[in-house]
Amino acid sequence: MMVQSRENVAFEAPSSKISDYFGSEVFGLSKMKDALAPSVYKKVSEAIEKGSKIDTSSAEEVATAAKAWALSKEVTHYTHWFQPLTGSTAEKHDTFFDAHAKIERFKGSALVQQEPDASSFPNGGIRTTFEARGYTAWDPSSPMFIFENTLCIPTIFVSYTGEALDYKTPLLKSVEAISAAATPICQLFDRSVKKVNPSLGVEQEYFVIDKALYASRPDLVMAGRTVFGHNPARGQQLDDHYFGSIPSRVKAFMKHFEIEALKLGIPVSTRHNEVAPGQFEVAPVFEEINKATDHNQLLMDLMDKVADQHHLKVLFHEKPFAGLNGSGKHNNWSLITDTGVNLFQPSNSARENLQFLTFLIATVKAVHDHADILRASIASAGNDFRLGANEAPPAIISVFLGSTLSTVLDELEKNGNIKIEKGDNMYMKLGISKIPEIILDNTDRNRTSPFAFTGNKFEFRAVGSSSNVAGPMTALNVIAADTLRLMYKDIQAEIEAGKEKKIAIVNVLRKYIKETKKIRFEGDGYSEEWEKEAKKRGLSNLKSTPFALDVLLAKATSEVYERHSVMNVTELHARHEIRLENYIMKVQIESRVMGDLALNHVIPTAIQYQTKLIENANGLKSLGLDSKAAIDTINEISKHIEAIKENVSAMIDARRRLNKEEDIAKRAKGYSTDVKDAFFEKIRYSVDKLELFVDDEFWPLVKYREMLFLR
Ligand SMILES: NC(=O)CC[C@H](N)C(=O)O
Repeated sequence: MMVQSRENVAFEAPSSKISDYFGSEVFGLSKMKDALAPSVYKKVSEAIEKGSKIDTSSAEEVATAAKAWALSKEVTHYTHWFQPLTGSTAEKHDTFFDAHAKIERFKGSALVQQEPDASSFPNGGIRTTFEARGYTAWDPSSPMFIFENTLCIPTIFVSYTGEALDYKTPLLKSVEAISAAATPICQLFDRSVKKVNPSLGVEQEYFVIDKALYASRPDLVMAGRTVFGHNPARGQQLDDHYFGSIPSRVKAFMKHFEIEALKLGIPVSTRHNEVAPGQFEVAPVFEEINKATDHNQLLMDLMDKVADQHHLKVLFHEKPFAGLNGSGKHNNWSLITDTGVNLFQPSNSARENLQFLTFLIATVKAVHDHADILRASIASAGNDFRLGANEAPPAIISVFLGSTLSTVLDELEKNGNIKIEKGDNMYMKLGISKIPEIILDNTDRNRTSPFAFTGNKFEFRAVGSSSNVAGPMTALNVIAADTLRLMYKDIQAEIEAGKEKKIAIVNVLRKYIKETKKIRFEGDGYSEEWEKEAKKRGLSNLKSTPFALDVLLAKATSEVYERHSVMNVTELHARHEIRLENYIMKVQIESRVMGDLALNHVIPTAIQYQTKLIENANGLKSLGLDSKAAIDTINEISKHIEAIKENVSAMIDARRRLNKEEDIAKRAKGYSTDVKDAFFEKIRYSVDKLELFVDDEFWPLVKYREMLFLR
């Protein structure tokens, strides 16, 4: 086959040493330092660090310097680069060239603010037609970069009345919120802490298939996943792909996009095969959460473009192939003080370990108290297919701590009553001094958990591979902030009641450990027993997006977001609506693709083949031979054709009925239960059966085995 004989595409690294070109396409602090007057640089770098505003004249200087740098690299255009609620990034390019003055220009005002014609971005009813303007505003905390010959300026995107229309605005606010809530607690241990920054490293999973094969599957093109396709004889049963040797075309592609990523300052560091054939992973080292988020969005875009040069297509969908492992984005999240302490890093100092436990237990409590907010943050039509299927975390939110830490928590709970006398070593008595210094090696990994402690950070594994991580990370930051604030109050109350500080902290930790037990789970998250057990514990198991999103409308939810000025009710409701709309659209598209493929491709092919069989049966009969086998197959085929016709027609009726439903939440739920649940599996079952009956030469769709095994 032509596809199998494709040559690797040649490309060259700028140097064999990454340090020679890392960040070469980024206008970061070091380039600013070279280009700006020292006084201006000082102002700008301070503003970046503090997240404060940059004054007009400094912005002017930065714009001039950025322009000079960009022109020196043969760049002609600039764009505000932002993350609207479509899920991808948006840009509108303007030239530096001023046709009247006949010179290249870049004003500070153009750097700082723009008004893209925003009326076609999703806004969930926030922007009415008479006030359809939105504007983008420079976010200096994420550096400018050159991508495809354009100077890209990371910005936020807000409505004229100030509501967020993007992913970044709430994320930045949540970063402020968690710092504000975590700092006072840090100060109980170390007065010099002034700020706490969340950090993030995103492991990105994806599939790669040949571009031509991709183009031949209308379902992949339209819906991002295959709606039909029988499992290949060899799937992932052999476990031979995971960490195996990377197919050479894919390796060439990986090396290529990694070079481009490194030039953009994206610190990619790991590549390997994933569980399913055709599935892979790329992971960078951690960065500040804001940068890591931008970098992940940029990386996806970049991968898509580089893949094209290699005649490949990257699939970021959470479940492109039924019956095989899905793809996630594992979000490694941590909190780091401005004094350089990772708050999730156990140490050999007992005092620091108390601080470590304080933040660890606060996170457990945050997940316990707000599991539904976290669940909602990862809900999408694509992720619904992945969660709980073929080695992906279930839709039930729980926390995995590992046996070492579980024992520590159990002991702390148990020993808490021990009387601590003056002169006692409290840490010893409570068993805290025993936390092994390097817990990293002691933490058993649990791939089945949606939210796992992994030695010095938490890994939020339930996030879907195509999602913008800003959504889940905002949710995580805000629920953690809320719990930390509550925790500080609880500790203060103990102190006011006369308890010594350390004892006050321990008392609160013990209370939280007791309260949050049901969210902790160390077992197999894939198992049926866990579903049953979770139900007994009263944990939610929301399998479908429109149901999982209900919590965004709850008063308790908006109170959390408002308490920390991350989003107001209007913004939350808008997001609820946008995500429901998106869900409906996705299921509708899939349902249509399914109907079209089944009626226009599959059934005609099946009939064509069946006609051959009929000829064959007649031939056999005329020779006086046994035609039973042929007739049986003819009957089987008829049965499946009938079933497909019936189900497709009933599915179309269900869509028609639901499209009249005015209440968007009801419509979305209907699409989930009455369209997706009611028909997708049934139709697929018959089509996949037909795939087995019909002569391979006739079958209209490229098969799984042809797509998944690249050389
Ligand atoms: N090896 C793994 O970690 C598999 C994870 C799985 N791909 C997921 O969906 O999250």
